[in-house]
Amino acid sequence: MTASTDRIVIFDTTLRDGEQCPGATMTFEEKLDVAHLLDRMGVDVIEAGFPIASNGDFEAVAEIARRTETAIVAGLARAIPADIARCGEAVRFARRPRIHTFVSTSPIHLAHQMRKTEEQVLEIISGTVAQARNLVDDVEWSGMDATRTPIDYLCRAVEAAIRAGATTINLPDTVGYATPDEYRNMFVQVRERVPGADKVIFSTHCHDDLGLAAANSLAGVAGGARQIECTINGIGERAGNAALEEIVMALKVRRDAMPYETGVDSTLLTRASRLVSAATSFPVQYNKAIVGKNAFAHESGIHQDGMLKHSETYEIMTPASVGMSKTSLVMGKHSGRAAFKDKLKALGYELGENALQDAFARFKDLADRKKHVYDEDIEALVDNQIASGNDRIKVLSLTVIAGTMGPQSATLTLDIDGVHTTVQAVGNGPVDAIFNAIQRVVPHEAQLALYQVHAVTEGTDAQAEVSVRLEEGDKMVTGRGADPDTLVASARAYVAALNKLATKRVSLNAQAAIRA
Ligand SMILES: CC(=O)SCCNC(=O)CCNC(=O)[C@H](O)C(C)(C)COP(=O)(O)OP(=O)(O)OC[C@H]1O[C@@H](n2cnc3c(N)ncnc32)[C@H](O)[C@@H]1OP(=O)(O)O
Ligand SMILES: CC(C)C(=O)C(=O)O
Repeated sequence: MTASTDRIVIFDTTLRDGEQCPGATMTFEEKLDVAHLLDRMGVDVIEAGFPIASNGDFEAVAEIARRTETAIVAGLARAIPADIARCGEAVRFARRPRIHTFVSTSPIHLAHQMRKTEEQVLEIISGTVAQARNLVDDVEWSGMDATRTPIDYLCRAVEAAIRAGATTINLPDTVGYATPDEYRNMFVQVRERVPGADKVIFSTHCHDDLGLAAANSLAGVAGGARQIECTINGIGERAGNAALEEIVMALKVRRDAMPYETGVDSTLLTRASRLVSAATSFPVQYNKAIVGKNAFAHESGIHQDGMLKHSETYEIMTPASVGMSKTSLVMGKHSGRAAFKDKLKALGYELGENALQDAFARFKDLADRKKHVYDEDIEALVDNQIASGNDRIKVLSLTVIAGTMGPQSATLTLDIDGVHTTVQAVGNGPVDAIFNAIQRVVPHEAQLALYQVHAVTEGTDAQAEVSVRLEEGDKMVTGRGADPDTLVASARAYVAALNKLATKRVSLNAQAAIRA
């Protein structure tokens, strides 16, 4: 494969390095689904697995090789003849097969992992790369732990691989140790010093142990690499690999600073992220760049206000460009009036200025007490306010003592036509105590016909919506109250029913007076 100077080859290793992280194992079918989407997305190389690892891995690589239409299908192999032969057997079904063989180059790996001398490893490189080249035309060689390898030896190893026929040279930051400057320099030096370096494509493969995987990959490109190895959602060994979605979008959004392009259709990134998350059962962190739930969500008032005025104030790319449905303005304690007004409009409410201020104050109060304020919470809050606009009786405060040591008692202050009255009452349970307190301040004959509680939304901090039905003679009314505190919602619902009853009584008396 050749690459033009501004085209970056995207090599996806979700199915190989991605699957290596504990717990990320995917089934045969899941691997086929992921590979299919990667191919559709325009990923250039799919590393489908490590065929010698197991029969399952071999079958998956072989089947992906058979089915993939456009991408190159690669399999991984150690620098061992049996590995390379098995890998060749699996990828031979591909339209465009690649064998990716690797061996350690750093002193610590040579001494402890391989237990071989530098010279022995050079010989192994020559032999195994040549073996792979006899099986396929496209051979990638990786120097495992390249970033902890002295540059002179690394150059000798790369030279041996190129001489033996490698077409892509990958210099991995296997343990996520390099800094961007070091990583870029390594590519510059190897490309300058190794004969034949201009005939091959250099590749990055970065791990995220220090959170530098994406930055290092792009630094590698600045040093002359034209292939980036990465995974969907950044999954991979230990802290993971460079995330494909971050690389693709960094190159797309900052083309002005990095004049390179990829062939990936970025509108499929969110879909790929969700597919891999479902297949591996690894949730995507909320604040994950590009594909996280919060990547296009704004809660703070200043940002929401800016977003409503012009989306580029706080977003450097559109949600559509990564396949997300839309920006979300999340209502919470940091939201301001602009977003609240916009939300009310979206929910179909048009409030006057005073009612709006009132609703906003109640919303802030609710948001202070509740972690997530959902649309349903806002609807309940505004409906409550509209319903209680002309109420004669209002709940001002409520304190309840409840628990195993009865009797439960309620101290309640009501505002009745502007007069504040406080009473205390006990009851058989906190709700009974509240209703008794209301009965003492507002004596009435109405009977409680229904008391019902349901949660407006999910979670232990959900708003409770309470319905209270009162019957007085042939009159029947239902009052509703909503609050994260079920007892406050109960008091509000009872008082709302009394207000409705009072309104009914007045209108019935008026009708009777008219008839008389
Ligand atoms: C940085 C990376 O991501 S490398 C890829 C890592 N991925 C995996 O290891 C996943 C798949 N691995 C496996 O299924 C198994 O480890 C296998 C099938 C590859 C090997 O299994 P085993 O033969 O039981 O060996 P084991 O895993 O215990 O040890 C690894 C052996 O490979 C050798 N080895 C490691 N890397 C290489 C290499 N690139 N080339 C040659 N030999 C290597 C080790 O030195 C060790 O050899 P030793 O047993 O002679 O000391
Ligand atoms: C096999 C190589 C490319 C690897 O995964 C690494 O060095 O991290």
